Amino acid sequence: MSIGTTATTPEAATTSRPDSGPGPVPALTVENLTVRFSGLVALDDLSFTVAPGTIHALIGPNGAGKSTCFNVISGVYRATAGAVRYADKDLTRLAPHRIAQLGVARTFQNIVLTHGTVADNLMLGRHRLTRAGFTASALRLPHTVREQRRHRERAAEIADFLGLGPAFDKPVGGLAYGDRKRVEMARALCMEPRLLLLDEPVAGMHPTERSAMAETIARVRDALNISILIVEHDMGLIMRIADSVTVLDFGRLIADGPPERIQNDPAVISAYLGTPVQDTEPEPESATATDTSADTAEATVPDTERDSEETS
Ligand SMILES: Nc1ncnc2c1ncn2[C@@H]1O[C@H](COP(=O)(O)OP(=O)(O)OP(=O)(O)O)[C@@H](O)[C@H]1O
Repeated sequence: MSIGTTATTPEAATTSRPDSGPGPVPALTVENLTVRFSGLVALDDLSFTVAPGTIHALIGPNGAGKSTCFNVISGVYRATAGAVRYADKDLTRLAPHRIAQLGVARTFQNIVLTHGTVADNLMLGRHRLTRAGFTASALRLPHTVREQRRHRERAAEIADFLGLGPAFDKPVGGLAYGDRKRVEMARALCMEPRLLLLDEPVAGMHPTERSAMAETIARVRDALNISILIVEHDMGLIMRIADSVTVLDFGRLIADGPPERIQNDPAVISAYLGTPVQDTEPEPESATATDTSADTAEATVPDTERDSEETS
């Protein structure tokens, strides 16, 4: 099915993206970004650009600075120097909620949703698009009821697109691990982003789930024509779906370009990959839907542990 770039009805379209504005998807430009934590330089004069409508991967060994970069882009960390330009704004000067209003949504590395139904979690993503105030909602005035219904319809549409339709009214706690990660992505998509930041979206999934998620991420880019910046250790997946790759080591950029070039770059092989990347498209295998053991797909570079209910 298609989820298009606007909400289901003309009325709903007027409630989408209040600040992020119409028109083309903006580029995201990271300019000479430096982040220091006391004596430690987590990002060192980093520059790269996420072109509109592309999947751009940010990769590198543990501690290279990938999450720090995400945290600066989403306003969680302050930059020591440099800028992040998006939609004519310097994001390093904005609070997280203002960045979200510009159409930037993110998922978190170690989050595993456990509370509420899928619908409840997706409606949280619709929150910033809701116009009705607390009193009108409490009184269930007709226009707020209509607005809630529209948001629920849109959330259901996004759930369907991510293969979560049958689970829409089910508790997330009862879903397989891979589906819970999908709910987290669906929640971010419910914000109607124009830039989606995915922090290790397949960490802890088994090969079949990884493959399905890779396909979903590519479909999201193609159906919504949004930009996606992804941090992921599964190199097979990155090489399959990324349009462009930026490689960090000790906070510094060591390579930037299309995946074919990156996987043969001697500096990247030496710092991170070790050996040229194999495609990890899995053979049909017998893992069950609830098998959540961190797999050892060949080209998966050592990963962080999966935690529950935490963000990094
Ligand atoms: N809030 C913080 N305070 C102090 N040091 C930090 C903080 N956040 C990150 N760091 C340090 O900055 C460096 C980069 O960490 P970061 O988490 O960005 O790396 P990463 O590439 O995302 O690693 P991983 O792949 O393990 O998630 C590390 O040395 C880390 O210990």
